[in-house]
Amino acid sequence: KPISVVNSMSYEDFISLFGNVIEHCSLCAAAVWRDRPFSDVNSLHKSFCQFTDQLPIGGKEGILRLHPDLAGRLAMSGGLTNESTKEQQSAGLNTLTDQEKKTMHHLNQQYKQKFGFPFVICARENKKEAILTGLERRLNNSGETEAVTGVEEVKKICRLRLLDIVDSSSKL
Ligand SMILES: NC(=O)NC1=NC(=O)NC1=O
Repeated sequence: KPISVVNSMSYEDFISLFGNVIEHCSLCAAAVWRDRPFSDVNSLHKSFCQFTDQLPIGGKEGILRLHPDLAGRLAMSGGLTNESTKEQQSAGLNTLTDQEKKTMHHLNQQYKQKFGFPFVICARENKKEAILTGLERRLNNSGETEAVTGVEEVKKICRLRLLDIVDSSSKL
C-alpha cells in the first residue's frame, strides 16, 4: 500500500492492517495512529519505535511476554499467527532435529525461568544456528539488558512486517 493510502484510511482500517506488526500488541498501532500523516514507511516505523522506547521496563517486558516461543508448543501445534508462522519457517525452525528441538525447548525454559519473559529475536534475520547461539549467549545477561535487547528485536520484526504492508518506495 502507498503511504498516502495509509494516511487517509480510517482508524479501524489502520488497526486491522497494523494491529499485529508488534505481535499481539494492537495498543502500539492504536497509539501510533495519532502520529499520522506519515511521510513514508520509515517514519511509520519510527513512531512504533518511539512508542515502545518510552514504555517503562514493565511495559517492555509485557510486549515480550506476548511473543510466542521460537519452535515452542504453539509453533508445533500450528497455533502461531500468520506472520510468526512465516518468520519461524524462514529461520528453518520447522526443520529442527529432535536434539535441536530439545535444546531449544530447554534453553527457552531456562531463559523464561530467569527473566520472566520469553527469548525474542528477529527470526527473519537469523538462521536456527544463530538463534540457538544467541539464546545461549543472552541467557548470561541481566534482566534489564534482556528487556531492552528483546525490544530491539521486536523493532526489527516490526520493521519487516511494515515493509510487507507499506510500499517502501512511496513517499508523501
Ligand atoms: N520468540 C520469538 O522471537 N518469536 C518470534 N520472532 C520472530 O521473528 N517471529 C516470532 O514469532
